[in-house]
Parts: sequence; C-alpha cells; structure tokens
Amino acid sequence: MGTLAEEIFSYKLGRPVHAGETVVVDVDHVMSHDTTTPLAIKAFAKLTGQKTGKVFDSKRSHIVFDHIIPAATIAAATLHREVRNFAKEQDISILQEGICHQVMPEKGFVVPGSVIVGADSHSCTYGAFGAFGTGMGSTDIGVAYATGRSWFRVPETINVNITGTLPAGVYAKDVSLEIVRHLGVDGANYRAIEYTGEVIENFSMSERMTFSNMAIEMGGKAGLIAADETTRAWLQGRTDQEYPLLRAVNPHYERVIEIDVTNLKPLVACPPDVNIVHPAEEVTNVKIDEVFLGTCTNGRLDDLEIAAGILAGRTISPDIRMVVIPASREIYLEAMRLGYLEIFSRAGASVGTPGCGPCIGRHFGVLAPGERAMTTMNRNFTGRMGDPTAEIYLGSPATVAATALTGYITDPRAILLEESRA
Ligand SMILES: CC(C)[C@H](C(=O)O)[C@@H](O)C(=O)O
Ligand code: SF4
Repeated sequence: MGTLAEEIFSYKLGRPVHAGETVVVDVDHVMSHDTTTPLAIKAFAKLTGQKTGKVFDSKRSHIVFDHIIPAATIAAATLHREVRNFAKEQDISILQEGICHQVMPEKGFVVPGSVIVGADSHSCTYGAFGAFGTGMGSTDIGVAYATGRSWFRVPETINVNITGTLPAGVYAKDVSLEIVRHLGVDGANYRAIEYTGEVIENFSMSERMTFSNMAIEMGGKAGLIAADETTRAWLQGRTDQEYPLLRAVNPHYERVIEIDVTNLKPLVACPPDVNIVHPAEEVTNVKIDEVFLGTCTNGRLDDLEIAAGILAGRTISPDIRMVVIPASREIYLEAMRLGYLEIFSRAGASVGTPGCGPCIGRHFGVLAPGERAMTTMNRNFTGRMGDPTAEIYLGSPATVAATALTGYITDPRAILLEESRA
C-alpha cells in the first residue's frame, strides 16, 4: 500500500516499505558512460583491489559510450581506451549505439518494478517504464558495480496529475516545461515525482520518457509512471523477463499538483534556468544561431517525425546552423528508412552519429561567445554548450524546427497553421 515508489521498493524487498525509511536494495542494473566510468573505476578499484576485483554481474553492468563519441579530442580518446580496457577485464560489453537512457530501455534492461542506478543524472528516465531509475555519483556507482547493491532513503512523492486535451502544436515537452515552471528547479528535491492522469495514460512511451527524463530538472530523485499495456507493448520482443505492473495503492502523496493542458501553448525555457518558462509567442524576437534536435529528452522517432513534418520541402534560414542527432542507432535507422534524415539533410541540417552530441558542449556544434541556441535539450545552464556567454533556450521539436526556418524563436503553430491553410 503506498505510492508507486513505495510499491517498487516493497516489491523489491518483499515487505512493506514506507517513505523516509533507509533501505539497501539489490539493484537490477548498473550503468555508467564514457564520461563517468573513469571515476567509477577508481572507486571500484579502491573497494575491490585493482587486480582482483570483479563486478557483481558483468551482464547487469553496462557501460555506454555516448557523451563524446566518436572521441573529439586526444584526452577523450585516451579516456575511452582506459574504459575499454576495464570493460574487457570485466567482460562487460560496451554499448556504442546511442544515448545511455535510450539504449538501456531498447536493450530490454529497463522493466517495470526494477531498480536501476546510473552514473548520470537523467537515469530518472527509466521511471517512464515504472522502474525506479536514479542518477548517482561515480563513487556510488563504483560501489554498486562491486556489490550489486545501493542504499536509498525511500523518497516522499509529489503527484503531478495531468488532464485535458493537448492543443495542436503543443507536445509532451511543452507540458514538461509547464511542470518545471510550477515546481521550480528545486521543487522536488529528493522526492519522487509520480505522473498520473489521462494525458500520461494516452501518451506513447517516447512521450512518457520526456516527462520522466525531466524529473531531475526539479531535483526529483525519480520520475515515475505506472506501467500499463503501452509499456508492455513497447517491451514486447525486447525482454523475456517477467515483471509486475505495479501502481500506487491508497497512496499518501506529500503534494498533488493538477495540470490541465487544454489551454497550454508552446513553451520555451529561457536561460539560465529551466523554470524560466514563457510562451514561445512572447519570445519571438530572440535571434538564434544554432538549433539542435536530439538528446535523451527529445531525440526519438516521434520527435524527428514532428520536426521532419515541418521541415519537409523547406530549407533552414541561411543565418542558422541546424544539428540533428537521433538518440540511438535504432532510431537513426528507422528515421533513415522513413526519409526523415533525408528531409533534414536537404533542409540544410547536419545529421550526427547517435549520442549526446552538443548537449554538453564537448563536440559537434559548440557555441561561440554570445551565440544563442534553440534546442530540445533538458538543460539551459550557462556554458553548457560551449562559451559561457552563449545562451540556450529549450522547447519542443516543433518549436526547434520552426525556429530553424526563421532564424528567430518561432511558435510552431504559426507554421502548422500556414500548412493547414495551404
Ligand atoms: C556528464 C554527465 C555526468 C551529466 C549528467 O549526469 O547529467 C550529463 O549527462 C548531463 O546531462 O549534464
Ligand atoms: S543527451 Fe544530454 S542530458 Fe542526456 S545524457 Fe547526454 S548529455 Fe546528459
């Protein structure tokens, strides 16, 4: 009996567990990536003895190369080599086919009711599958690699209940930004956010992942959505594992937030914080230098489809550069088959290898001093995409595609309306 977070921990431990309790849990999977694994290896080596130590289970330990792939600098290439050597010693296969948070579910590692820890803050994305996924520092992940266990303080839960009908031109990302606007960047510190309501129930797995992904932008420990038939259908063919469809039972939520999306407009988060949210139509005078479509928030097939729909047969503003990076190889290949990549390329975009790309400003589209980017990312922190004086704006794939056409932040409804008249 309890919130979804309490139900998951109760299921894992085989006894009723309540918020506030500190528990030690056998984790189902442990993940780190090219940027965080080197530090995790240090912690792991300290704990286990460099030469003799073995990870708790090499099939449930995952290293993903995604943040700087292919290596952009000698330093990155050297780190990659160090991690490759560790992976070989430990019999861990390195996943090199996209962003960790996309690839982990695609490979069937994320099933409802499981607990997954990752050395990346957006590991909360797994909550979209009714799994308790959470990000931890590399030291904690080193310990999890060694022992297969992690400790948690079972979090209190904020329920975000989303109702109404999404207007045309408004997407899951806009709703996510609206939630951050409500809660603030620390409004869910060490809380689980549990998303419920008809809007969530009708959303695809991809749209649900956008929500769960952004839980950490409010300080959330997890961003949970109860698994259902949509989850089951997505997992079909990806895992043979049995799993429970857990849901909250008579939950006691710390807070309930009701959001009706019926009158929502396309939104933009302005720098330097994700909760500085304005309707796109109110910031249309902002001149943009680069647009970026991708990331673990919005680099999935439906995101590319929305943007391709807007860009088909058009070319981007000559004053702008556009970068498109599908979140995984699976998405890349499907987008290629469906002709989206051709649409982007013909429109004038650079299409990149699946991975994080310019999201953390390490390669493929860094910003010069004073430049501005309009992106589908989850964070607009100062300096994230390159020079510290550059600015980052966040919005939906539609807003990003519409902006690519005009060179200024553009409400996608303007373009969609024009299309429906034509
Ligand atoms: C580099 C990594 C540690 C970081 C994170 O944990 O989130 C990155 O993925 C990000 O999005 O800022
Ligand atoms: S795509 Fe961006 S937010 Fe997601 S894991 Fe990579 S760097 Fe972090």
